[in-house]
Amino acid sequence: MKAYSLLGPPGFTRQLAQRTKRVSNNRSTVCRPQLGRAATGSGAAFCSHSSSRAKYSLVTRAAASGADADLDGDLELLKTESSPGPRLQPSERVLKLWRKANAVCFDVDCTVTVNDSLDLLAEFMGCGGLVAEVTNKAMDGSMNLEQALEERLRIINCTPGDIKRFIKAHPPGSRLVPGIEGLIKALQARGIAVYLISGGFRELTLPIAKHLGVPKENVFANRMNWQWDDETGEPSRLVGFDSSEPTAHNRGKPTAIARIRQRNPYNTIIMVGDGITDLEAVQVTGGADLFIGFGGVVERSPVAAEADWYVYKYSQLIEALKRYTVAMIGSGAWACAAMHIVAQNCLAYDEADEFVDEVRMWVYEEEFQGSKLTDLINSKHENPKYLPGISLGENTVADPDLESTVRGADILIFCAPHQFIRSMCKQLIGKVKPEAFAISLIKGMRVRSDGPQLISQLVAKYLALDCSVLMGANIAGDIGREQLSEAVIGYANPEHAKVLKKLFETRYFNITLLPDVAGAEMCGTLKNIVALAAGMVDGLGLGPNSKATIMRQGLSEMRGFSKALYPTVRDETFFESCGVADLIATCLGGRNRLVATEYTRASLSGSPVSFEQLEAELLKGQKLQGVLTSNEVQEILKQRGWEAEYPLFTTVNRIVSGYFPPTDIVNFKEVPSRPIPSEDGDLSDEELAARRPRPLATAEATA
Ligand SMILES: NC(=O)c1ccc[n+]([C@@H]2O[C@H](COP(=O)([O-])OP(=O)(O)OC[C@H]3O[C@@H](n4cnc5c(N)ncnc54)[C@H](O)[C@@H]3O)[C@@H](O)[C@H]2O)c1
Ligand SMILES: O=P(O)(O)OC[C@H](O)CO
Repeated sequence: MKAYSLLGPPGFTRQLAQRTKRVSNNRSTVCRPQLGRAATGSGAAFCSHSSSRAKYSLVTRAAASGADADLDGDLELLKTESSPGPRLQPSERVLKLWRKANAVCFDVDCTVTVNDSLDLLAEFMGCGGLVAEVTNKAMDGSMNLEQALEERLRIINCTPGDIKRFIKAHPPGSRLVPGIEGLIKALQARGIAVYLISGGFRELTLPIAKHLGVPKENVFANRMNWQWDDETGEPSRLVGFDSSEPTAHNRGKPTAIARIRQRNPYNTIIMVGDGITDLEAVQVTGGADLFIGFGGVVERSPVAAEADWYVYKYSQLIEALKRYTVAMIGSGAWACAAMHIVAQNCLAYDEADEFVDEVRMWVYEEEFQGSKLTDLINSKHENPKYLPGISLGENTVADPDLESTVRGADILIFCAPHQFIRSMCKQLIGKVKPEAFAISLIKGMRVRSDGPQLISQLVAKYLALDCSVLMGANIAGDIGREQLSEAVIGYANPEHAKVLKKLFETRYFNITLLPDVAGAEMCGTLKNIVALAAGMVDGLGLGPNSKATIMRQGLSEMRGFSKALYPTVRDETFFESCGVADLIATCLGGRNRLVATEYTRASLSGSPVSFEQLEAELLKGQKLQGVLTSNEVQEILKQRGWEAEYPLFTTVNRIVSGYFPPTDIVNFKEVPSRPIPSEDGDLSDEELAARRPRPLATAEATA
C-alpha cells in the first residue's frame, strides 16, 4: 500500500489526490490531502495553489508506478509511507456503535447513482459544461462553497416547472443505489431515525426522501430562492438560495448534526457519506460519533482512508445490523421443539431482521443407530432420538463442544435437564460474551446447603448474565407438531424480554411477558411433583374428581411454597400459562404423569418397578424431573420444618422414596403425620429398592 500525503490548499490538494488516485488506477494507493506541512519524515507532496497543473503528471506518474518521487520546486512528493488502507472490516467498537445508533444521516449523494443532482439538472438544462467548470473551481479551492452554489444556480436559471420536468425525467426510483431502500427500512424498523443531509438543494432532495420514506423534516439541504409572480402568485424565477441553511457553508454537515442533537435525545449518530464534507461530520465536536464511508457510487481515496469503516455495498451494513447470535444449550425433546421455533424465527426475514440466521445447538454427544447424534442432526436436520420427525431447520448446526457452541453468542438458551446445568455453567465461566443474556427453559431447581437456587439464579451467578425464563403448558411433541400453545417469559430486564419474545413467538406459540422470574420458574419446577401425584391417581384408576382434588391441592402448595421462598412472587403468575395451564397439561399428558401411572400399576400388580427403570424403559433417554425435584423440595421442607404445611408434596416424596405405597396418594392429608417406616423393619429390601428412586447424590455425580 502506497500512501501519499499532499500538502497545500485544501481544494487543490483534494483534486490532485483524486486525480492521482484515478491515474494510478490502483486501490492500494491512498492520497490524503492535508493542510500545512507534514512532520519530518512523513510522506508528503507539497503543492502551492499556484503550482502548475503540469506538475500533476509528475505526481500522478509517481503514484501510478508506486515509486517514491522527489520533485523540486513548489510541488514536491517527498516520499511514500505504508498505510493499512481503508478499514473494510469494522472493529468491535465500530460495530457496537453501528448497532446502537439512534440516528443515521446519509449524504444524499450516497443514495442515488448519479452523484450530484445539481450537475444532472444542469445537464438537463443544457448547461452541464459551464456548471462543471464552476464545480471544479469549488473543488480546487479557487471559489468558496457559497459562491460556487450561487454561480451554479445563476447558470442553471431554472423554473419550478423545469424542476418538475427534471424529476419526471429522472425519477428517484430509477437512480437509487442498490440496497439503500432495504437499509433505510431496516433502520426505521428498529426505531433508528434516518436523515438525509445534502450540500445540494431541497427541491431535488425531497423527491428522493419521499421515495425512501424519510420524513421531510429529516432532510437538511439548501433552499432555492424564487421570485414570485405577482399575477399568478406562483414561484417563477430562480434568484439564488437561502444561505442561512447550515449546508450552505463549510462544515455544514457537522452543523446539521449538531442541530439534530439539539432537537433529539440521541446518544449515537452515524454519518454515511462519500465526500470530505461528510467525513468532516466526525471531525467536529458535537458532530457524528462514527463515519462510515460509502464507495458504491464514487470512491474518494482520502475519505476511504479516514473512514471508521468503508463499505461498497449497503448489504454489508444491513448484515451487520443483525445483532443477536443465538445458541441453544441442550438437545432433548423440549430443546428440539423450541429449536423448531427459534431456528425458523432466526431465518425469517422481517424488516427488523435482528437474528443471525445460523443457530448453534449444543448436543450431548451420543451414538444413535450406529451414528453420532451430531452428524445425524447436521445431515437430517432433525433429532431422531429425542424428537423424531420434527425439523430443526437447515440453519441449526449441532455442535458437541459446549464452548464453541456459545462462542460469540449474544443469546444463550439453556434447555437441558436441571441436574446437569451446574457443571455446564462451571465449564462456561469466562467463555461467554459479557454482554450476552440468557433464558432458561428448564423446569427444576437446585438445593445447596444454604438454601434453594433457581436455575436462572445459577446461570446468573456463574456466568454473570441476566437470565429470563420461559415456562408454560408446553409438551414438547405437541409444540413440535405446531399445535396451539402458549408460554410466559418471566423477566427482570424488559429490553431483553422484548427481544426474547420475538425469538420465541410464532403463529401457534403465544408469549406473554411477566415481570416475575421466580414465580414463573417455581411454577414450572413444582408442577412436576404434582404431575407425579396425578399419575398415581391415574394408576389407581380413579376418576376426574380425584385428579382435580390433587391438582387443586397441588396448585395451592405451589403458590404457598413459592411465596414462602420468594416473597416477591405474584399471585397472578399462578393464573398464567406457567401456573394453572402447565399444571393441567402436565397432569394430563406429561412424562412425570406417565411414569408415575406405570409405577402405581406395577406396584398394584405386585411386581414393583423402580422409577429409574421406568424412566429408562418408557422415556428412552429423556429425563424425568419430578422425582429429583421432589427430593430437592423435600430437603427444603425438612430443613425448615414445613413438611406438615405441604402435605401433598410430602406424601409424593414419601411414596417416591419407597416409604409408602402409591395407594397412599389419596391419604395425603394424614400421611405427613405418620412415622416413616424404618428401612430395616417394615419393608423388605426388594420392596424398598424397587420403590426408591435413584438417589439425588447419584444424579449429581453424573453431572
Ligand atoms: N420434554 C418436554 O415436553 C418439556 C417441556 C417443557 C420443559 N421441559 C424441561 O426442559 C428441560 C430439558 O428437557 P428436554 O425435554 O429438552 O430433555 P429430555 O428429557 O428430552 O432429554 C434429556 C437430555 O439430556 C441429555 N443428557 C443426557 N445425559 C447428559 C449429561 N450427562 N449431561 C448433559 N446432558 C445430558 C440428553 O442428551 C438429552 O438431550 C427439563 O428441565 C424439562 O423439565 C421439558
Ligand atoms: O413431560 P413432563 O412431565 O416433563 O412435562 C413437560 C412439560 O413441562 C409440560 O409443560
